[in-house]
Amino acid sequence: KNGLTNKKDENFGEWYSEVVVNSEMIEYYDISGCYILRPWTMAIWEAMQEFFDAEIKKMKIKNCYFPLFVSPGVLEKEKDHIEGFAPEVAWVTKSGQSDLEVPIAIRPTSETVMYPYYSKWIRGHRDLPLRLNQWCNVVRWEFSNPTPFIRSREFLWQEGHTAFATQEEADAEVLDILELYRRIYEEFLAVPVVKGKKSEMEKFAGGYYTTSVEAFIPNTGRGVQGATSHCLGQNFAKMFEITYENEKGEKAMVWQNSWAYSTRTIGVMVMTHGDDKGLVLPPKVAAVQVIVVPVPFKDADTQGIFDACASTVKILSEAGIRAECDLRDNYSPGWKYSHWEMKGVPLRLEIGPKDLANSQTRAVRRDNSAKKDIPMADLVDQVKELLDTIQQNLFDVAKEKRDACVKEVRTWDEFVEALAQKKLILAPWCDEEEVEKDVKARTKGEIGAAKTLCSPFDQPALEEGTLCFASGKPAKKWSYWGRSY
Ligand SMILES: O=C(C[C@H]1NCCC[C@H]1O)Cn1cnc2c(c1=O)CCCC2
Ligand SMILES: [Mg+2]
Repeated sequence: KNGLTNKKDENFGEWYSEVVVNSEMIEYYDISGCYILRPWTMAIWEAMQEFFDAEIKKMKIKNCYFPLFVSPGVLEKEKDHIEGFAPEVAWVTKSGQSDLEVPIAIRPTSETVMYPYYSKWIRGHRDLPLRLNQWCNVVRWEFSNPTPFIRSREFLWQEGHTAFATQEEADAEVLDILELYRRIYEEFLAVPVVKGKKSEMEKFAGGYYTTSVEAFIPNTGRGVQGATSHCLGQNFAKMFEITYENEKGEKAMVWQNSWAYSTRTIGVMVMTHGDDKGLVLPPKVAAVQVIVVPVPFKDADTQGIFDACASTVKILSEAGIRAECDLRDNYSPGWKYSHWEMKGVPLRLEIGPKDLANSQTRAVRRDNSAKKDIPMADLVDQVKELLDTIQQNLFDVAKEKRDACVKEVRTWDEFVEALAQKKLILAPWCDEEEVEKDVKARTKGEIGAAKTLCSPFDQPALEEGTLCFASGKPAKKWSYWGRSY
């Protein structure tokens, strides 16, 4: 397997496509915008799912599964959220040779699938809170350039749909889930994100407010919405008549949330940590954390070396470390090094005659190529420590790179310059939608317009008299702006 033909800092798009294929995460499919998720990807998805599923179960949220198909009546029920998206909805119109009486939509999201049944199930206050989640796929027939993991016509996600008696409970859960999304990115994928609130224009139109974790890709200078946690208010309760009899015997509408993260998370991780040798996996989500490679030398005790590799894997596996050895005799050590580097395995252990004689192994880190001889006597502790160090270092390096892209601006000229420099722009804004639309119009172009990414919960000080960078009106809040995926 030769190296990549594209360099990350030269042609990022081609580099990314090569990495996801050469690392055996993705196989391209004969339908545009659809991708095969190979085991190397599914292991990452499952590692995140194991964490998130356990956390929502602690919150007494239950998993369910609703049908893939949506009858047209309900889909169109939610006017203002569907009209903008209608072109993205895929429809089943035939079975075999015959046309269906009524075409059936494939779920692009499940609010309209689930909420008629929420209305049926929620009668009295004892039925609340109702908190369900489903792990499933959704289909959105998007037309802008498809990108593995980041923008595909079918993707995997979890979608949580909860109903409460009070706004306070809903507000609290929105933030609880958002914190889980921050942990998914920062603790598992080692990707720094910003927590914030979406603008009125960028929020989910059917909702009340939207919070999100926002990532940023320095190479392209684009923000990417990492995951979203919406408060839907009582909008859907009104539409779907999701009411209950409260303690005073009155009919009251429920307060709802919906929240999701998807396989897009994986694409963000690849873009953040990958390098010119290929994928770089954070140990927490790596299918294989340690690869042990034998380095036989002529006929010097080859069997002993192979046995040492196998026993090293056994010892590490018994300690809960995901270790494999590559004993294939038809590939050279050098070939194996670049193969497993391409696949992003965080740590390699080499065992040659000298290592065998000194009962040690040569450890090589994937993140910074640092080498270190580890005595076999201390194998498990030192490998665990190395994996933790790699996990932390990947996050620290990514955070430093992201922070270096942040540019605080106060005037339009500074904004335009920062945008051209692919910065993540932090600017004081009057919070008026017309101004947001105007910024989009004034920055429209081949590579897309600038938009608000989020207004960070962690607001810098807004000195008295600070003016909006775009309108000159009194600024109300700081917001992150930039181009996005
Ligand atoms: O899906 C959501 C809101 C919400 N859905 C459930 C999980 C959380 C959150 O994503 C917004 N949305 C995005 N995209 C589309 C739709 C849509 O409602 C509906 C039609 C097709 C495309
Ligand atoms: Mg969309």
